[in-house]
Amino acid sequence: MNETTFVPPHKIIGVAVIANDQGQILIDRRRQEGAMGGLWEFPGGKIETNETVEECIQREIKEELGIVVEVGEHIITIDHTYSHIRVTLKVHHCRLIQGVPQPIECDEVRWVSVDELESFAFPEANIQIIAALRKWGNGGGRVVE
Ligand SMILES: Nc1nc2c([nH]c(=O)n2[C@H]2C[C@H](O)[C@@H](COP(=O)(O)OP(=O)(O)OP(=O)(O)O)O2)c(=O)[nH]1
Ligand SMILES: [Mg+2]
Repeated sequence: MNETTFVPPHKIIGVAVIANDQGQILIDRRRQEGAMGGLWEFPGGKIETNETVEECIQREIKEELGIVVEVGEHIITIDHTYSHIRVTLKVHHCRLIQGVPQPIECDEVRWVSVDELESFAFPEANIQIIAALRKWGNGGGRVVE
């Protein structure tokens, strides 16, 4: 019998950690249908051809939530292989510039503190993002160690 090895497609994802003036972070719940349905995530999506990560994040955030953000400092890049897809998550700190987040392409949006993140179900790759955020403090900036 012929066995074939499945190599999952590799996608680069722009991911936004959007903070508000209270130091809370915006998370959204992925639609029930589709990959990783019902899990919470930081908003973002796949980088298109000839797009910078900053452009990708701004576009995705406008499409998914209807808000304008300023893309700031790079927080962390995570490489993770799921059964169906390999992702490189390029995570940036962002600031809300304009608008109120709407669940346009997701089921729900919420502002939460960094401490509250642990009570939500995220995809596996997010464990490392959340650990990095704890070092940053509650969205307010880098903690001096
Ligand atoms: N946006 C986002 N994606 C994440 C996170 N953690 C994580 O493993 N992922 C994975 C899930 C998906 O496989 C991939 C993001 O792709 P996506 O399906 O949301 O892409 P997209 O917004 O461009 O949506 P689509 O047009 O392809 O439907 O990255 C996260 O915190 N935020
Ligand atoms: Mg998305």
